[in-house]
Amino acid sequence: MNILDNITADKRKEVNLRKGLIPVSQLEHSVLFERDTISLAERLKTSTSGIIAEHKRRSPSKSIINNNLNVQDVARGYEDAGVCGMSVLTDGKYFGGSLDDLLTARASCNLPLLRKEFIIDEYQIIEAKAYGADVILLIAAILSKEEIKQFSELAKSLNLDVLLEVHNEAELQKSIMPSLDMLGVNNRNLKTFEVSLDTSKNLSQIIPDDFVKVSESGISAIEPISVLKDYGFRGFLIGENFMKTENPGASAKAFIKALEQ
Ligand SMILES: O=P(O)(O)OC[C@@H](O)[C@@H](O)c1c[nH]c2ccccc12
Repeated sequence: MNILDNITADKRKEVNLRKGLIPVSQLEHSVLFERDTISLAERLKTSTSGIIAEHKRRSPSKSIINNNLNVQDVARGYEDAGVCGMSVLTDGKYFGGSLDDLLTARASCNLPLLRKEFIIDEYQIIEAKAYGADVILLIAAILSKEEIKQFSELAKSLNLDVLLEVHNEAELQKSIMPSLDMLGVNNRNLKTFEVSLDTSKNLSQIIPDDFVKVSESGISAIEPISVLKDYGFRGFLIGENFMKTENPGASAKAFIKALEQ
């Protein structure tokens, strides 16, 4: 078993528990409001920086990144920095996040919010909507082609955008379908935690141009971003590089300023 198998096994148990506590019918009632803002994909297309900034307390590869921050300050800081969107980890066991974090982020800023989660069940997509997300992540490494289709179509019917994450060519080939909005290449192998920006460069050539391309993980400097832009990437998902500092918003602001110079 690799870590991804452990995470998805835990996730199935967790989702079944939560389904018992809050039935879908009740979740659907708690959908707060329909938001009428520019989508993350649209923002990435017109932005010069293309930064999606993440709230991440810890990770299986790095253990604790930052435990001393509150989500409200981070969300406000990211918004003030001029990021295109915010990603909020909602997994508790491996990343120290929660659905409450998503709700707090929703109440604190107007940015498009990505629910960063290991989605293996439709229930989690309805939850994402109920807790204020605008975008869901689907990870090709843990889903079949049929699940990707079913989950992305459900998301679209709920007015949620879909970021589909791949790490290799086989995952990409099985995933290409019209119900996706953005294609993310994870530079980190979720099974070994190895990071290489070459993953983005190599896969970019075979991602059809009609998808907004996002490069995810391991980005900590501005130079690689200009290279990745030449490969067609419009979005850059950054977590640790901001979260490891005392003030992630200020770090994101300085980073974006440097990028735009
Ligand atoms: O902290 P980094 O290296 O900047 O990475 C952010 C983000 O890409 C990473 O957290 C991530 C990408 N895909 C995921 C899937 C699940 C959990 C986490 C992730």
